[in-house]
Amino acid sequence: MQSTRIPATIISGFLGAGKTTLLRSLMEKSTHKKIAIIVNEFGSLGIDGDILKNCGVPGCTEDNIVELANGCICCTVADEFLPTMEALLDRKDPPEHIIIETSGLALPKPLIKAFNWPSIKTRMTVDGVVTLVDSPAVLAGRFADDPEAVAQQRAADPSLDHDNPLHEVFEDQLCSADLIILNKVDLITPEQAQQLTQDIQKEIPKAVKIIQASNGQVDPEIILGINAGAEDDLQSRPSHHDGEGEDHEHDDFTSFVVTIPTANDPESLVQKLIQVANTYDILRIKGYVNIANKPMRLEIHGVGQRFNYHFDRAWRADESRESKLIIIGETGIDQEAIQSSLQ
Ligand SMILES: Nc1nc2c(ncn2[C@@H]2O[C@H](COP(=O)(O)OP(=O)(O)OP(=O)(O)O)[C@@H](O)[C@H]2O)c(=O)[nH]1
Repeated sequence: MQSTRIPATIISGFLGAGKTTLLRSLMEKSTHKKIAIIVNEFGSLGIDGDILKNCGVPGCTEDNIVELANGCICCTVADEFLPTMEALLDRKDPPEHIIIETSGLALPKPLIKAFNWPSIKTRMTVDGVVTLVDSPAVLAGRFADDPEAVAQQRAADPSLDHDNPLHEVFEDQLCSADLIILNKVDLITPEQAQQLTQDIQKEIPKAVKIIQASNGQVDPEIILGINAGAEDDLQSRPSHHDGEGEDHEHDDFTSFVVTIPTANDPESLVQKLIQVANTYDILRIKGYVNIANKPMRLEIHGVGQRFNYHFDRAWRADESRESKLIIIGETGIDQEAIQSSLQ
């Protein structure tokens, strides 16, 4: 019998891998489907939802985009995720497809498991988990497990916890995938892309298609309609966090918001941000900034030390032109020093 369950696609990938960019491009290209989007972000500013709502694509309306901002989706399943899904399903005119953009730190497996909850199991299915890879960041060794460093730490203090949280999140996201997209291939060579494909194939337990993309430009037909039924296939998706129960914490990572003064120009601000990101090993910076004498607000993205920016829209008369950046890093990052060096 043909399944009448509504398919849901989970978009996973580390901080800044290009999930929102992919989603926007998908929405631009797949006008024929009634798609609802769930956006979950690590941090309290809700920038991804804002970007999508302002992107001008016909399907990206306030109605179709639901933001889940209170913590990582994989930890708030019962309180937030399930009620949101039920509300979508109960709409008079329910969506034909749901796309969930998880936070860059989310582990996909607890979310896939949530689709087995009785309240939605008969009504929805996970069509596919699509994991984006920040190709240049991986090649730069951002997620590498450094066996030498671990051995040295062990020798110095065997009682310490030697996990590499970046590596674990990265591997969990790869191992949950039904499709892997090597994104940002515009920033690497074809040989590097080929090498990366081979390296990733070795890292994952099953054969998964790995494709390449720049700026999330992928045909929606490849991403939507995978028909994986991932919630019935959990055993093939091993996780570093198997056996921890539903309630693991993201205490390896932290986020905070910094309000900075109006900047004179984008270039000098970005130079300063690069320097701060470098000094304090910041994983992700994003936000909106007021530039002196400009009617438009500046949207800024930093992933590691790579920054992009553009003026996204005019400041509205009813909003204060505050410059706010969300900063995400590993726990222990020096918040005070970052705050003061950005003033
Ligand atoms: N050069 C290049 N930049 C890209 C590509 N895809 C995304 N970016 C840029 O990378 C930055 C992060 O992209 P996002 O789409 O916001 O990434 P994300 O995964 O949604 O980020 P988080 O939600 O913070 O985890 C932005 O400045 C994008 O313009 C790509 O293929 N090539």
